[in-house]
Amino acid sequence: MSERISRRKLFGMGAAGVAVAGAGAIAVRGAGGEPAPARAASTSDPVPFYGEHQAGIVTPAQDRLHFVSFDVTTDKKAELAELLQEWTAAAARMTQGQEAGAFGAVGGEPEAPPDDTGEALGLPASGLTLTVGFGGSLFDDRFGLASRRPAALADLPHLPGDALLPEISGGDLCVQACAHDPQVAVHAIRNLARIGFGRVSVRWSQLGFGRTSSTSRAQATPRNLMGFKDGTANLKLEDVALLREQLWVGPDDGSGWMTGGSYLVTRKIRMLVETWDRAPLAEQEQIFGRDKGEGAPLGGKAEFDVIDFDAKGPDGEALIKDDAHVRLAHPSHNGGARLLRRGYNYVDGSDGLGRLDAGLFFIAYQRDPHRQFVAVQRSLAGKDSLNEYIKHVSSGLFACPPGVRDAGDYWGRALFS
Ligand SMILES: C=CC1=C(C)c2cc3[nH]c(cc4nc(cc5[nH]c(cc1n2)c(C)c5CCC(=O)O)C(CCC(=O)O)=C4C)c(C)c3C=C
Ligand SMILES: [Fe+2]
Repeated sequence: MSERISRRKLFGMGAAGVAVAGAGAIAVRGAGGEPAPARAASTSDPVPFYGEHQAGIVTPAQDRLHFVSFDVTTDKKAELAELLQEWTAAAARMTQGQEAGAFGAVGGEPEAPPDDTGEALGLPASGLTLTVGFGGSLFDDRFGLASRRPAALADLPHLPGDALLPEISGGDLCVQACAHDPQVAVHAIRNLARIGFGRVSVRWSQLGFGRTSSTSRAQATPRNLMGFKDGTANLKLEDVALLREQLWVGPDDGSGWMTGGSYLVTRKIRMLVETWDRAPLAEQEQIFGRDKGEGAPLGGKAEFDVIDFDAKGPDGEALIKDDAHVRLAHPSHNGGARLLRRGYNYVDGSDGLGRLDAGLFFIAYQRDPHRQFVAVQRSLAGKDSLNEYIKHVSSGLFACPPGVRDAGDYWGRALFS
């Protein structure tokens, strides 16, 4: 075989195996001596792939998303487990800025299809994370997994206002690809789909630009397409004790194979942006209960001021109304439930009626979606004044297993072995 250039060689990393923590990646320690998730040092650096938890959950939210849901088309459990092993190996490489396979886009036999599609040649790792989840439908009778379905993965109930489209909801498996470069995220998903040919087929996918949450205090809070800062009161990677309580599945939670994992809820929420853009500023601020400039709670001054739900205006009326989004979504209203949100803005063109097909691809991780997401969404669904301007069109619930420990491990090993 002739000597060809590979993405790995372009980066001068040599022919040795996958670099676990790429050059420039830093690992930080959290409070209480517990190792906190490692972070990429810059937007082009790699995020470590191996660890106790999957990367892409508390990892500081990258700017771009390609999310995909797959249906499994094989009915052989061994083939499914094999696919997860192949995906893990490819993910370990791609997240470190390497090509999906050892030969790469141009280093293999001319007669064979390349084991990398090539569009990321010359691009750095760009903070790529790949996070895998298993949908409830994977636990039907095809693979003998029914008895291993966690109670927390019970289907989400129908909620008032849902206008869900089945063809862009659910799925057996999902992969969330986040990166600072959209081409790197798309390349990763495309290669996983290519590797899965004959065993999985894409059910639906979603591109996102512009994160709508911060998952670290080191990040500035971004804005959603309604123009408001979004992610201020999010769970953050520095909240180590809260993460243990609210995010990570514990050993006593009922499904041992999920220990160290987390449950992912996705909702594609269309915004009626043309209607929103005609709403007065004061009304927009009342809807969220925060001001549009600073993101401060109404009655406060700065973004991170504690919300005072009793604050009154000069007329003696509550500044944060009973139907304000932050009042209804607040943990004090929902039995203490919190979420780690890491959603993205999306625009899927326009809808043929001159309206933007735009909104929020909401992503939230949690320890128990029924106690957390469902509780919050039930509060919002009936009363939130934001509902006049949004429509939930797609929904997904996935069990994201713990992290891959080392090169001998793979996504979901504890479930399949
Ligand atoms: C079921 C969970 C939630 C859905 C669905 C949801 C939709 C949604 N949210 C915004 C914009 C904002 N949300 C904000 C705060 C906030 N939202 C949720 C949950 C859901 N939001 C929570 C738990 C919180 C935090 C509440 C708190 O503890 O104070 C904010 C304020 C800034 C912030 O804290 O992030 C904004 C803005 C949109 C546009 C939307 C659907 C399209
Ligand atoms: Fe919200």
